[in-house]
Amino acid sequence: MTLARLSGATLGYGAGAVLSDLSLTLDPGERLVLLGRSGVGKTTLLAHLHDQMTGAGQRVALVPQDHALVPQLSVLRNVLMGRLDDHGALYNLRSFIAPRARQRAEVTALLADLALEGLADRPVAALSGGQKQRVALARGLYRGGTVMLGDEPVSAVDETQGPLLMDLIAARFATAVVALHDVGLARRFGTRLLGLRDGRILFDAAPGAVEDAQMAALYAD
Ligand SMILES: Nc1ncnc2c1ncn2[C@@H]1O[C@H](COP(=O)(O)OP(=O)(O)OP(=O)(O)O)[C@@H](O)[C@H]1O
Repeated sequence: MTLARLSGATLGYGAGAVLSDLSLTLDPGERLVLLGRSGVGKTTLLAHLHDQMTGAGQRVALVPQDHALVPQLSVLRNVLMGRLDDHGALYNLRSFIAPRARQRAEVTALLADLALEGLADRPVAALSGGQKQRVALARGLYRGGTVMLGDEPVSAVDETQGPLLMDLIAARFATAVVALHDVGLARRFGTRLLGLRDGRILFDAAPGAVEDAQMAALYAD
């Protein structure tokens, strides 16, 4: 069963096209990495895939580029937001006032996986950039689902942590679509690399089939 399909699609804002004549499918088990220069349309494509899959009833875990965290609230409460839409307003209100022991235990285990142990009760505003990014990732992992959509989900962490976090995503989600700027990480994580340039697909192939020259052409001036 195909999870998402675009067939000659044009994506953009208002009258302006960002990506044109876009055709691709996403199948279960694929780890698709979106590559291309800043502003080429990676976020635009992720947003479209998100709308298409959630519209079809798929459960999608989204890790947006700007993290979309609530700075005044604790790490624990931000992570719990990953499952807000699983419950009614009263349940959520109670969780926010006094998180349940089971919720705290689940989130504490997740935070340990992300090297965030001991930070559950700290306001997000008092975290470093890399810590905030890992909280956004924790919220996505806590949500779970058929597919993870990540917009530069490890851009603010160091180069040792980045691959470990991508391994965690691969272990928890059968399918993922992730925008990355680190080509080495993309080759390591992806089962398929989608290179976007000048509003179109430059390549869409397994990492082993994408030559260094093609990769260089993706970013060349
Ligand atoms: N809400 C919006 N309204 C109008 N134009 C937008 C909007 N969001 C993005 N754009 C434009 O669409 C183009 C693609 O943006 P997008 O964020 O998808 O690129 P990106 O590849 O994700 O970039 P980056 O790597 O810098 O995150 C850019 O020219 C951007 O200015």
